[in-house]
Amino acid sequence: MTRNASATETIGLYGTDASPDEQRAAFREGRVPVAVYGMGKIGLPLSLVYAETTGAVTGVDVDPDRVAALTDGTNPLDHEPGVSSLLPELVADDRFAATTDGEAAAAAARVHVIVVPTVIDGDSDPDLSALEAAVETVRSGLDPGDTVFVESTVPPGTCADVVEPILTAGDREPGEFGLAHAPERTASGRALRDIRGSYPKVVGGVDAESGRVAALVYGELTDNEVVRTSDARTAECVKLFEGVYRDVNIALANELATLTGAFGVDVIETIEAANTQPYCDILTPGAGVGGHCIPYYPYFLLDGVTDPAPLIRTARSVNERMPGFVVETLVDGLAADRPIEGATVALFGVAYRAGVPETRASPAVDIARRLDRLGATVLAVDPVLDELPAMPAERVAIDEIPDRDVDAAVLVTAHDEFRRVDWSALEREGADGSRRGVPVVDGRQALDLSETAHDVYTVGRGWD
Ligand SMILES: NC(=O)C1=CN([C@@H]2O[C@H](COP(=O)(O)OP(=O)(O)OC[C@H]3O[C@@H](n4cnc5c(N)ncnc54)[C@H](O)[C@@H]3O)[C@@H](O)[C@H]2O)C=CC1
Ligand SMILES: CC(=O)N[C@@H]1[C@@H](OP(=O)(O)OP(=O)(O)OC[C@H]2O[C@@H](n3ccc(=O)[nH]c3=O)[C@H](O)[C@@H]2O)O[C@H](C(=O)O)[C@@H](O)[C@@H]1O
Repeated sequence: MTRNASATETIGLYGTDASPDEQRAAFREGRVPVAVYGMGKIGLPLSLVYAETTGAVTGVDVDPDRVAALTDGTNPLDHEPGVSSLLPELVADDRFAATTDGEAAAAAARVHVIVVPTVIDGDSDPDLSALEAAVETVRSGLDPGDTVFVESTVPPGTCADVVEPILTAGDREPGEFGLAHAPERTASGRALRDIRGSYPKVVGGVDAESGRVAALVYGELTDNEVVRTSDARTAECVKLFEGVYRDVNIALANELATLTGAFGVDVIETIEAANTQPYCDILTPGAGVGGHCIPYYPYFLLDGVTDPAPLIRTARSVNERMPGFVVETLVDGLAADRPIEGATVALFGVAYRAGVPETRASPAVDIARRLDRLGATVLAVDPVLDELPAMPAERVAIDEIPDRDVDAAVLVTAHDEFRRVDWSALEREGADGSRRGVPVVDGRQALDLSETAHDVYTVGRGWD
């Protein structure tokens, strides 16, 4: 138990007689110990912000290696700014501790925050098994007056219809404890800054008292305002609307990009100019929409919805088609020279987003599989990943690429490290001694190969 939590008697905030000021003081003084379940890309930074505020946080994870690193004060999230310096300070000050013993942490905590992965299965149905497991752990130590915050993104109705029934399957009754959705709106790479208050925090309780406690607690954590929705279901939909807005908007950009030739314009230049009108905000086309957030949320939102919802479903299929579009473009670019079968293709970037070591739903994996099915050999380069996910590709370091005989290349993720790729080394010598390039598809408008002999197709710009 952290120093603040063990110092004094603890109090629960749900249904308390204490005044709001007394509750805030108790929270800040560590008399409302907090357990955060899930020490991942979002749970760890969130727990550190809780620990800065309360000094009484236990981080729970099922991964013993992760917990050992955290106990040591070592940041397992290399790419999250600020965590490497804040974590050891908070561990040394005994304001934050990590454990695999979720039941002990649940027994000691009065506020329980769940930030475990919520994904989709092979049929695109929500898979809430990690959430359900974490809720069972919370149930083992849930006392009257405790409050549970679900920060994981979830389908509408999850707090009331999935989480509450698990929490009340033991000794507790509804109304004895608080339960609210507090969706996490930050993203990897700017988590600490965003959690401390880049934009308002949305909270919604399964009952009015839960919403009140959520607003009070998050009011202490954020420098920004707290938007309290009328119930948990609304807060669940807020987060999903944000994600679906992004998916639909990117789908529009992607569709416009695939029509570059038909329009006869540079679609990127056109979008940038269109966006100078304040009511136009078209996002950026690319090789695909990855990660375990945006591609999953349309399926969460439409889970159980029998209405057609054609826009949301079409947007998803437009975005899911982009890896196929990239591969077809590459095959066309190669056609004058050689067939794709037997060709060697360098694939730059496997992570779904620059600088983030996450590969779930990454378009790079789909692109590699399509190339493999066409008989190509794929050389995958990704400096931010410790290992490749399951995909038909040979892993190659950036500096090894010039030594490989590459017939074509595709950039899926614009990692900063790719600035040091020596593209001229991928040129070949023609029969007449001239330098000849290879086709390169730039899926992120990140390359300037104008000084090389390569033929470059930029998504949204076409062949150059
Ligand atoms: N990564 C992002 O940019 C954002 C993620 N979210 C949401 O936050 C949630 C978590 O996402 P990430 O932090 O990215 O996931 P992550 O995959 O980085 O980390 C999840 C952690 O939870 C642990 N875990 C799994 N089951 C557990 C259990 N039963 N008890 C305790 N720990 C357990 C895992 O070992 C892992 O360390 C998801 O619902 C996601 O949709 C929301 C906003 C942004
Ligand atoms: C506006 C914003 O930055 N949204 C965040 C988003 O985080 P995420 O890490 O998924 O990043 P993202 O920028 O939406 O990118 C998702 C995918 O979409 C692609 N992408 C993104 C923007 C764009 O204009 N075009 C595009 O093709 C990216 O390359 C990536 O493959 O999703 C998170 C989530 O909803 O969980 C959310 O909390 C974050 O705020």
